Amino acid sequence: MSEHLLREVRLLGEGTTDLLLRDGVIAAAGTDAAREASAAAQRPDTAGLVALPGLVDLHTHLREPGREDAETVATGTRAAAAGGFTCVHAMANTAPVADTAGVVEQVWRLGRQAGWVEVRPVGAVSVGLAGVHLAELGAMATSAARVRVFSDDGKCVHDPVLMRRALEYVRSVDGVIAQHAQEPRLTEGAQMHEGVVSAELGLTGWPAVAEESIIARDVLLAEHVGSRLHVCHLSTAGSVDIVRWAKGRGIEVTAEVTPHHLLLTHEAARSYDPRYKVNPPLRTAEDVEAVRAGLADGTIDVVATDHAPHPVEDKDCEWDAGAFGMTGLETALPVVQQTMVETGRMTWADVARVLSAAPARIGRVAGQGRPLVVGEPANLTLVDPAARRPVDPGEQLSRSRNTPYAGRELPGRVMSTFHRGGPTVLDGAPVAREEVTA
Ligand SMILES: NC(=O)N[C@@H](CC(=O)O)C(=O)O
Repeated sequence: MSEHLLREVRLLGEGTTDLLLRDGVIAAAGTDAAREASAAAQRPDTAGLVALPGLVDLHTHLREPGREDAETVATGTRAAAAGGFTCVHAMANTAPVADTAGVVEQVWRLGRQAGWVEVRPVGAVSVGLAGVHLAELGAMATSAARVRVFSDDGKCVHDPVLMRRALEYVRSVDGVIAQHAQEPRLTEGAQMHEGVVSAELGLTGWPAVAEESIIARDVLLAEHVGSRLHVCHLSTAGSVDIVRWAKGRGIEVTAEVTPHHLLLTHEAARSYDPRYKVNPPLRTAEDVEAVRAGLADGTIDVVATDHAPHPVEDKDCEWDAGAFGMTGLETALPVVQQTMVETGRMTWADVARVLSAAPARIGRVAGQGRPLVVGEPANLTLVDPAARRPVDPGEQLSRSRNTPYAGRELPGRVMSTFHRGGPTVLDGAPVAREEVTA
């Protein structure tokens, strides 16, 4: 088993300490760490790096099975490790759809074989994401993949009766329904946020009310049946208000925001560059302000990447023909540092909460999102917050290159990631899998 002594790391950006990782756990901390380290312990240069619990993504599209040209479990999870993640939830909109125990077990096994991060498959709510019949939620929950998060993401569970039944059903497995809130009739043919920019560009708009009306309905349904609801990629000021109201009422609702909705606005569409085309769409500056405030005050629980890789032919085209979605695993932490830490709205401890502890709790992932103390599993990431560099899509490890940040300078760099005590990234470079499993 590997042994690593991490000298002078800043725990959550605060005081400096040493950590000894051995046999997959944090074996010692403080002055004990160096004393207990054996001569064989590796000693990477970690002085001054911020230590965070390994990041946990609630919303990743790994595309396998079915769209291995865009991403595979192996390439997507290697990109995740490079971004500081030790666990990702793999969305169900694959081909075939992850709506059976067989498919979720396949994805889970591919994740284990790849060895970069823990892969937790998300199960579809409805058969084939068609929104008509409930998928085999119980069989997915009791399979080897132990599914706890169910979502038709990419499609909204629009039928209120199906949504009610799904909410009722997941109570018995301590699961959660993660809703992609998009009223389908209000967004037919939509290409971008409905507002002044869509009017000027002549593109069909996706109005904020299409998201807000579904969230309003679903928090009331969750209250009615006494179940857990999670709101995917919340993007509007009105959505923040509804979730705040629901939490105040004691409804068991949690919500996520993506890095791109924390940073970018619908003004980006003026370029007609489909790299900025995403679902839900980039919104207004007022919405960006509201989601930042909602994340800072705890209304929004989680930052989730919605990493949505697409091959070049689906993005290198006219806006109307472009696919919705952008990559995000390798830039999530830098965007959160820029928008929330450097603006003084959040501390590194808050970052650990929204990118690790809260998503692990919502997904019921044991051994992830834990405080970095002796005896806990050694899932952690080390960040150099002083680094600044432009995003180079050619350097990214995802199989797809559809990042909206190409050429943009972002702060912070993941220097090392440890998954179950083994390094997946060391000194800024991925560690070959044979070394990980050695
Ligand atoms: N977020 C996106 O823009 N795209 C997602 C699915 C979706 O949520 O529409 C995808 O799978 O590509």
